[in-house]
Amino acid sequence: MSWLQKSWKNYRRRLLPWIAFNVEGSSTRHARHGDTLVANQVAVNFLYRLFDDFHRRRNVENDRSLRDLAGFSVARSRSGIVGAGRGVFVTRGYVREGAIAALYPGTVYRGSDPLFFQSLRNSFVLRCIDGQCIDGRDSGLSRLIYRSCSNRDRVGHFRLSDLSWLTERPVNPLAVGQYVNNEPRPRMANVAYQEVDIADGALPVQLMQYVPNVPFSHSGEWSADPRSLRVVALVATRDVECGAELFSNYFTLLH
Ligand SMILES: C[S@@+](CC[C@H](N)C(=O)[O-])C[C@H]1O[C@@H](n2cnc3c(N)ncnc32)[C@H](O)[C@@H]1O
Repeated sequence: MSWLQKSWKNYRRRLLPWIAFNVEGSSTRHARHGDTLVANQVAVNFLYRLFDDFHRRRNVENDRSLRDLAGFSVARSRSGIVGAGRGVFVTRGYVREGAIAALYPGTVYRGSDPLFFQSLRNSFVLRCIDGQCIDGRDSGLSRLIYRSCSNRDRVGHFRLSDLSWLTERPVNPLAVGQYVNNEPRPRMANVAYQEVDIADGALPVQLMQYVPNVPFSHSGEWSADPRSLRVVALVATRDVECGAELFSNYFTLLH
């Protein structure tokens, strides 16, 4: 019985049906228009500059690029929450309020794209308020699907998405946001999820290889510009010092 309770608690922490069925529940907070912590264009410009630096340095010192541009490093390590597995920590410098502290990698499902089987026992499915979902699990069926979609989308010899977040050493050091844990107590969250839409052509093709997201399909129901790609950033809601663990609130729906 206790394992059943434990699995339910784990399951409900993030999985799509919990959000879907409890959307009016008191523990779920809706973001509103104007809630964005950083303007879409500012976020895209930051990613552009960061990815351009990765590219110019030929991926030799991507962590250094992040430190030079944003003043911090982040990495996964055992969470401070007992029994919660791993979390994400600031390992150098500090994250300024309003900075993108991490990205939520994974396959982007829009509208009617099929997600049922991938979502079973999967606590890494993040649902945006417009119904798009990102599956950030780096194992099992989710992993196979991400790899296959990523291998599908290429322009010449350029990939249009990053595969390396599926490993322990992501080329893009920000691509660890799926490991951020839910705040253990109220008001402990120091990052919030924010949708960022990368319009078609906003990043040059040679920089798309650093984007840790790929659309599941190029057809189906679209909620926004059909050519833009949804990325979810974890934006610092206050300054986060070196050594601190990043915490979000899983029950806040994204806008
Ligand atoms: C998206 S994953 C986060 C990464 C996870 N810590 C790991 O190492 O795989 C969500 C899972 O992390 C755990 N978790 C997250 N926040 C938690 C919390 N505040 N207390 C206990 N477990 C938590 C739960 O097992 C949950 O299903």
